[in-house]
Amino acid sequence: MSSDLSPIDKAKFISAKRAAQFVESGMKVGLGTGSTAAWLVRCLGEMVRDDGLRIKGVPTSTRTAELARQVGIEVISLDEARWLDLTIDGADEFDGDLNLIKGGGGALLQEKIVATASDQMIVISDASKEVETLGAFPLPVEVIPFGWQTTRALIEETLVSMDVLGRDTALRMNGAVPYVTDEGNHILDLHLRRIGNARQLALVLNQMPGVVENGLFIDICDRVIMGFADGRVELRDINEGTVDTERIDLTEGANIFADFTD
Ligand SMILES: O=C(CO)[C@H](O)[C@H](O)COP(=O)(O)O
Repeated sequence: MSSDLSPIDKAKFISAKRAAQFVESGMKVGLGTGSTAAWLVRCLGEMVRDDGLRIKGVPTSTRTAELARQVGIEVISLDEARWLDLTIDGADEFDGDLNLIKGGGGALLQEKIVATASDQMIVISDASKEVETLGAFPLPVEVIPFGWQTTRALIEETLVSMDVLGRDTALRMNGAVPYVTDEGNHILDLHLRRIGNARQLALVLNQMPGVVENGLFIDICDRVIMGFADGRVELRDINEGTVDTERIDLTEGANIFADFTD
């Protein structure tokens, strides 16, 4: 069954499967958004159904909430949870310090709020997300619809004095209309190519009145679990300074693959 999956989906599944082993009964778990996080939700759903895992999940988007309910995970709001044991989410890029670009799926605001409210954040990914310097992936910035063009002009002006290579910005579209986030905002994608000082850029962007949040996750991620299509998985822990390699049996996903229609 697993041979029907693309190598990239296998790699995503492997990382999600290994990350799910960090989840224990009684935990409140932040559930990320995107195709890799969806594998995690399916893996956790299977553990709830087959192994008696008892968790409360806080989803980071309406999409994830829907999937979590579908697979049998109890869903609660962040306000009900207040504080989480662990958040597991995907990323668009991560660097050697485990700083991230997130928001390719448009859920960066809830993702950052949930990850920040967690004892630990684990990022799950395939190898394509690893970079030396952040910025090849366009940086998503969530902005208030009111005056978004003015906010965009302000951002473009500010980028001139920042340590970045590119300066193009684009309003994210959903067909012919601007993309609207779960919080009713728009997203500007900043094509920066190389972000020299991600920490400073994150602070500067968030000082602008029309900016709600940016997709730079600095010092938030504790561990990256990177999957490979052949079953290898690499675990990097920034606090311990360790890198471990393991192997996951792909046949363990047979039930999940059978249900996979995405
Ligand atoms: O930040 C995100 C959503 O806002 C996603 O985690 C990110 O875009 C990665 O997605 P995928 O796992 O589909 O590659």
